Amino acid sequence: MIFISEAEIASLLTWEGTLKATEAALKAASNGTSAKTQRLYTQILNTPKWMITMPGYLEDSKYGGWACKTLTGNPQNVNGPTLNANIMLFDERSGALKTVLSGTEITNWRTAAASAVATKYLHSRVSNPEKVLSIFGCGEIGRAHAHCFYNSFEFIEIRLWNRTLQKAQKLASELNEKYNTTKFRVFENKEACARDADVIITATSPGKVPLIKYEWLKEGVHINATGVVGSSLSDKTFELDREIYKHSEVYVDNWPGANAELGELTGFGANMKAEVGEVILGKIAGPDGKQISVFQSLGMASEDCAMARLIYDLYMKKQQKNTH
Ligand SMILES: NC(=O)C1=CN([C@@H]2O[C@H](COP(=O)(O)OP(=O)(O)OC[C@H]3O[C@@H](n4cnc5c(N)ncnc54)[C@H](O)[C@@H]3O)[C@@H](O)[C@H]2O)C=CC1
Ligand SMILES: O=C([O-])C1=[NH+]CCC1
Repeated sequence: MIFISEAEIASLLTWEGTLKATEAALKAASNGTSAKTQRLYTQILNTPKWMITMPGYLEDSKYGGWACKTLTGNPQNVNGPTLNANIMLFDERSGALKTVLSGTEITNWRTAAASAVATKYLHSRVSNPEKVLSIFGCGEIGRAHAHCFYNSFEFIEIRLWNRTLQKAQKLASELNEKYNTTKFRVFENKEACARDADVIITATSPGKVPLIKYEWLKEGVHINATGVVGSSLSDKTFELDREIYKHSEVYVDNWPGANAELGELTGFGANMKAEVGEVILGKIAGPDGKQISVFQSLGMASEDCAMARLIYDLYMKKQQKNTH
């Protein structure tokens, strides 16, 4: 049995590969070539700590795989990441465990890639270079989005907001330095950060008070809302206020997951429009550019299957090269 560590994975991950694998998983959710599994939440009693078990199967010659991810979350973890993930990849013929992959960076990258794919298909005018991107939440998922969107689109400005200002400042310096740019700008005020933005990403642990208000938003804005687990699983909260859901088209990554985990949104009067894959496949027309669109990202096991297969193949290729 092989173990592929975070360090090894970091050397194999590319945005191009991640975007292709994630798009394949989003498409598969809507054309019947991935298993319609539901994930299981387990909470450590009387704490905000939880574990999610995500079994999945994806049929695809390049990105197909049979895998199960476990992901533990501890919003109070001060000495390490909030999320810790591991992915078990199984042999499709025998059912034997083939590989265990560290899954934290894979989760960060594929979550950002899912938002980028959704943005590409739901916000068609994003190729116009005069666009502003605003990212709320500068933790691991926010950071991955900043890298992914910088490398995938041409924004004139990328705004960063975080509850603790210093974290946003640190990330902005890191990104401006890495890419030798001044595009990354820190905003202290949420409203100023959201106003006039063409694309918004929210990547926080949703609190009791929604982060973003409807009246701050520009016509036709596209929002990728990724923070899905509330402070308590029985008391789910969202990053966007109810008025946003009432006045937008909401897209999801998969209906079985949305039906199980996003029932509250229907209660808010949300127009739950389609899976992103249905738009990719041309089954459903995307937003008309005037409506607000929200990609309410849950994350899918099939995305992890696609990523596990991608990384496993790259790892094996590298090993073979090293032994010759
Ligand atoms: N949709 C998906 O596929 C996935 C979603 N997630 C979700 O993404 C979110 C972010 O995860 P990470 O970046 O790993 O966490 P993190 O702990 O590294 O970062 C979260 C950031 O949000 C800020 N924050 C936390 N609570 C807040 C609140 N109530 N209001 C405003 N800001 C707040 C913190 O200052 C922190 O910088 C979580 O909700 C997580 O469950 C994670 C993985 C996949
Ligand atoms: O898909 C995923 O890995 C997650 N979704 C919410 C927390 C983690």
